[in-house]
Amino acid sequence: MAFFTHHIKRSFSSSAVRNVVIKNVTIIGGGQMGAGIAQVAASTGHSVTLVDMTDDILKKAMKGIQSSLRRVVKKTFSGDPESGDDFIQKVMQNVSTSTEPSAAIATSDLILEAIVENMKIKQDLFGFLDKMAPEHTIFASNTSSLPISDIASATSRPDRCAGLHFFNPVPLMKLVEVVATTSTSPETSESLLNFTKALGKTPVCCKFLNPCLVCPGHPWVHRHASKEDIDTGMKLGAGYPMGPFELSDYVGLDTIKFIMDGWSKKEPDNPIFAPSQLLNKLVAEGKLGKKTLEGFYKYNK
Ligand SMILES: CC(=O)CC(=O)SCCNC(=O)CCNC(=O)[C@H](O)C(C)(C)COP(=O)(O)OP(=O)(O)OC[C@H]1O[C@@H](n2cnc3c(N)ncnc32)[C@H](O)[C@@H]1OP(=O)(O)O
Ligand SMILES: NC(=O)C1=CN([C@@H]2O[C@H](COP(=O)(O)OP(=O)(O)OC[C@H]3O[C@@H](n4cnc5c(N)ncnc54)[C@H](O)[C@@H]3O)[C@@H](O)[C@H]2O)C=CC1
Repeated sequence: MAFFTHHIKRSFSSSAVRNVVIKNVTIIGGGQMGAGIAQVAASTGHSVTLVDMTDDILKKAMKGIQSSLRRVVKKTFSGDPESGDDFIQKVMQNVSTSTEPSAAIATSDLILEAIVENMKIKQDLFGFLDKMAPEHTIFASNTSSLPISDIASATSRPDRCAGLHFFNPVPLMKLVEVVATTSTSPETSESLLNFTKALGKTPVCCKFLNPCLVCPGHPWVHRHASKEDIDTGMKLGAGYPMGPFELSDYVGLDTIKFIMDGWSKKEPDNPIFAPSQLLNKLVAEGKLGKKTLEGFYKYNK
């Protein structure tokens, strides 16, 4: 990506920084999570720059934000469609996009990454951004499963790094996990808690991310029932809004595989994290769930 080669060198001390009121936000990664977070931040009056590798990806992200906003205003402005349209227009004006984010980074209070679930790529990104961002800028990761302290170790500002874990779909899910490491300063945690509340979300503080998904592609799961019956059972019998197969397709099977592989590496003897041949096969075939219109299930456009 172009901006990786475009270093602006600055040297900053890593002295403690006081509370940051987060107004300007750069979100790296305009996939389903990055676009959702951008939408919510822009809807609550923040100035957002959404960054990804190509203009085409960013165009798709903006289209997704607009159609999600339409679904939101149908409820919040029901009976007053004109005000709904005004709201959408204002929100869209709060979001700009870029494949070359140096300028946005230079004025960011918060940089939040929502890129691929891969430690090396996230570390490279944070190491790169660390050289460009102002001293007060907080770095946050939306990682589902990777240790924040390892990602933060690529920077000179571990006190200003934390996890900010949103749930999918971001516009609807109320919960955000604010993940502090042993190096995260109380000021950073507080700034992120305040930011999360300003988004209209409910934050919970945690030291580690909660493993929230167990792969449903396991042979032992299939031995007991079909995927359709398991999904129906979990919805009607356990009150889940989606069954585990539907939810995995919704999250993205590539992301689920990244998470599972990470846990399996950490706990190789734990049978829950043993590799799933079915999951691996689907990912190898490019069947990544809803986003590719096929995963455990098939979807219409
Ligand atoms: C992997 C990780 O690290 C962490 C994670 O995120 S794990 C995943 C966590 N997420 C979940 O568990 C989601 C579970 N699923 C659900 O809550 C629900 O199925 C769902 C909200 C996604 C969809 O609800 P549904 O009733 O099945 O479908 P649907 O009728 O399409 O949507 C319900 C409403 O939400 C709205 N909606 C759905 N997605 C939306 C979006 N992206 N933006 C705006 N509105 C949306 C719809 O417009 C619809 O509104 P109305 O009630 O006015 O019609
Ligand atoms: N999908 C989900 O339900 C959830 C995912 N997450 C986490 O959020 C992160 C993103 O997940 P998704 O949005 O689902 O992924 P996604 O695949 O939809 O989007 C990722 C985006 O990042 C871009 N990208 C990759 N490397 C990049 C780089 N170096 N610089 C700029 N952009 C880059 C890709 O082009 C893509 O558009 C992952 O860490 C994932 O674990 C967290 C909560 C829920």
